[in-house]
Amino acid sequence: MQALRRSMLFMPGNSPRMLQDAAILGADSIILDLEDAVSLTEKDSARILVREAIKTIDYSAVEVVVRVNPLDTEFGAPDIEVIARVQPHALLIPKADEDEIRLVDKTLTKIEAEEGFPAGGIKIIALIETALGLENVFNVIKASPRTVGVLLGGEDLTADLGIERTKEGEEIFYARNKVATVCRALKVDAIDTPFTDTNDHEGLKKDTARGKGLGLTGKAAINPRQIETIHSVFAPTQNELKRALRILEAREEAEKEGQGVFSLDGKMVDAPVINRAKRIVDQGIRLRLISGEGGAK
Ligand SMILES: CC(C)(COP(=O)(O)OP(=O)(O)OC[C@H]1O[C@@H](n2cnc3c(N)ncnc32)[C@H](O)[C@@H]1OP(=O)(O)O)[C@@H](O)C(=O)NCCC(=O)NCCSC(=O)C[C@@](O)(CC(=O)O)C(=O)O
Ligand SMILES: [Mg+2]
Repeated sequence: MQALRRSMLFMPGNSPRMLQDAAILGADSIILDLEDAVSLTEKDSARILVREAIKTIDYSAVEVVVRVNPLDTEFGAPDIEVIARVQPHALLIPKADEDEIRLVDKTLTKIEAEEGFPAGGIKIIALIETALGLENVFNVIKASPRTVGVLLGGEDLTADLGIERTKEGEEIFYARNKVATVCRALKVDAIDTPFTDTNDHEGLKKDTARGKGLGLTGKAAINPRQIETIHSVFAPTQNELKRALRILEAREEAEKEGQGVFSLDGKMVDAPVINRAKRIVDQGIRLRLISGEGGAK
């Protein structure tokens, strides 16, 4: 089954304490960071620490993703060389562009062959955080069949655009829209940028809902206190589930009578409405909010 990525929790790769507890914090994925959260003087030691953590800590409850440094720095290639050999689930590639993703794919293919790992097993998530990367996001994803998702980086993107980042996020409306649409077209996950005020839970809730409303499928977090809020926004509500189940029930009746379109509570129900209801019910089953038989829990 496809990995669930409602929340992806970043943590600095040079923090043994955070790495130790990472599996029990409730995030769907953890991102062990070797890039911006690690200072230049700690890059080499953080790489070793992350390698040892993956080798020795039981992370079986979560997806383990490592954010490596960009390949145009002296740290990028050694990061991939060392980390891929302990088989993380995925690498997160910062400031991703098409050529870089192709090169990462090639390097992973070589390492997997040398280590006897399944070919294509280590996935790629592209961090889209430059104007060029955003405009080219379709080709960035297509550059490797390993790419399972895109993470939008709002801080770096707005810096690249020379504009201010605000809590309301109007300035990244286009970026969220574009990432959500392209990811949906190519059937990969679209992960929203982190909300950086760790004490503003209302703000986080609104920001997460804004992304979800545009079609993003998950959100990055920077603090464990953000995870529950993110999950609550991405879970369908009881009302949404009840309505979706009623639509599917009514559809069965309508089908018996040969009706492709029908009315429920005064609202038209046709194929796209039924498909949306199916998606909500599937999600409810996956999150164990309803049973496989469709009954509300
Ligand atoms: C923000 C803060 C300093 C707050 O510290 P505080 O001390 O106030 O946190 P508290 O809540 O008090 O901690 C309570 C307990 O939870 C533990 N705990 C905290 N955070 C934890 C965590 N993340 N993972 C596991 N454990 C954690 C902590 O150790 C403590 O444990 P204990 O002492 O045992 O009770 C801290 O969270 C933190 O460092 N976050 C990660 C920051 C980071 O990785 N940034 C880089 C990635 S983003 C990025 O790069 C985006 C982008 O790419 C995109 C773009 O472009 O937009 C870019 O470029 O920007
Ligand atoms: Mg960044």
